[in-house]
Amino acid sequence: MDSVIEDLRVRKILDSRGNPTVEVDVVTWNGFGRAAAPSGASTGSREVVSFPEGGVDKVITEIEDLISAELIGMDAEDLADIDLVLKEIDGTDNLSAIGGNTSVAVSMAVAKAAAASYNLPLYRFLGGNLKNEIPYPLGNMMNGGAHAGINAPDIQEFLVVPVTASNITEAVFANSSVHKRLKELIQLKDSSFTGGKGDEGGWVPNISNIDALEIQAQACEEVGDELGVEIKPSLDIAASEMWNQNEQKYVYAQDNISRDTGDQIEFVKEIIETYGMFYVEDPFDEADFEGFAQLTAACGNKCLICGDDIFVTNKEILAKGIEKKAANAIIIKPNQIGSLTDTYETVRLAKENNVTPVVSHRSGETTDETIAHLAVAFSAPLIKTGALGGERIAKLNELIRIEEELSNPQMANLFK
Ligand SMILES: C=C(OP(=O)(O)O)C(=O)O
Ligand SMILES: [Mg+2]
Repeated sequence: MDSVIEDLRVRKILDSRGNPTVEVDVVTWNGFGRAAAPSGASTGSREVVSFPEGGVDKVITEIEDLISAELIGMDAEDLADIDLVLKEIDGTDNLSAIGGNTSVAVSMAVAKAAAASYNLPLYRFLGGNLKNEIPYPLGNMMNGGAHAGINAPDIQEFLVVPVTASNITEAVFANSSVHKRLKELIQLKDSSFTGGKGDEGGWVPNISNIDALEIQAQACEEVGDELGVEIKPSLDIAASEMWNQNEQKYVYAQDNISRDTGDQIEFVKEIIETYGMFYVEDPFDEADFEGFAQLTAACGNKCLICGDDIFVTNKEILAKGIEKKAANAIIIKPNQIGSLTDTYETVRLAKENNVTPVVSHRSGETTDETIAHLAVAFSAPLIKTGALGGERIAKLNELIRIEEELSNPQMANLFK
């Protein structure tokens, strides 16, 4: 009774790139939940479709009524049933009729309303009372590729993880210190640097990929020594964005270099070794399971090789990746798959197979903080949320609040 859905509203709001997205309110007899969907720029081709033809306006004018007609009267606690009803309303296999973003925002708002109906925070409603692990933040320091303008490095994300931080506050402030130090280091390399930032709040320098890797490592070391925390460099190469299908090469435009798959394997291996990379995401094109598998075989014992565009949070595609030993980590983005139930299924499969789940924001975000709760509920050891910017700190600051609420909080075990 407490969690029976009484009302559901969808509205058009701004995302961090100034594009429209959906925010959903769900009212139950004794609770309220609100959630908004993010959007990607370097999307995987097998993600569900974000919005139907007609975009957010069609969702507001037509689809909202279809969804509320079905969901009002259902119990928000029955998340799996509700996610199934959303799929039935849609009727396609890629959520293109109602939009994966519509579906995921409804799914998350329903979960939040169910949690609120019992006066529980979302992480506890989904994960249970004994959850006490806080994920480490993978903080975005410099942006390139599809998240930046011209002349930026081709590697999309230069990230850091404070792997020995003893709590989330220490961790997020370590990341922000590296971010500040990098601004100084970029200025030394590029006197024309104006302090411009990319979509995820990282700096956008006009320097080569190697120079960016060098100063990333330098900033980690200097700030780590000052703070007494080991800070490790990490990357999202987002290689699908660089892959030229005709030439069968990865094009590094900033460096004027093209690499075939063999060169790319050697290049990434060398980067992992030279800089002690903790984590490398999407080192190959989304179709190249073999390249992924070769790199994981060579470096998976010392580095997380993570699949984003290749797996798109999809359980079936992850199963193929597991069979081929393509990666030892997976990015978890709920809007790639369109519902919390499907997101959870993918996380479960990953964990059963020792593939580390990394809960992640998108490059186009809102101040919605849901993924902070999901990372705790799913016991994901890492969360990729950016380091700065209102829509990024919404998640980080929520983790600080969650840690404060837990009776025996611990940072996740990164080295399981
Ligand atoms: C966050 C990412 O970018 P986008 O949201 O543009 O896919 C990513 O590639 O990991
Ligand atoms: Mg990625």
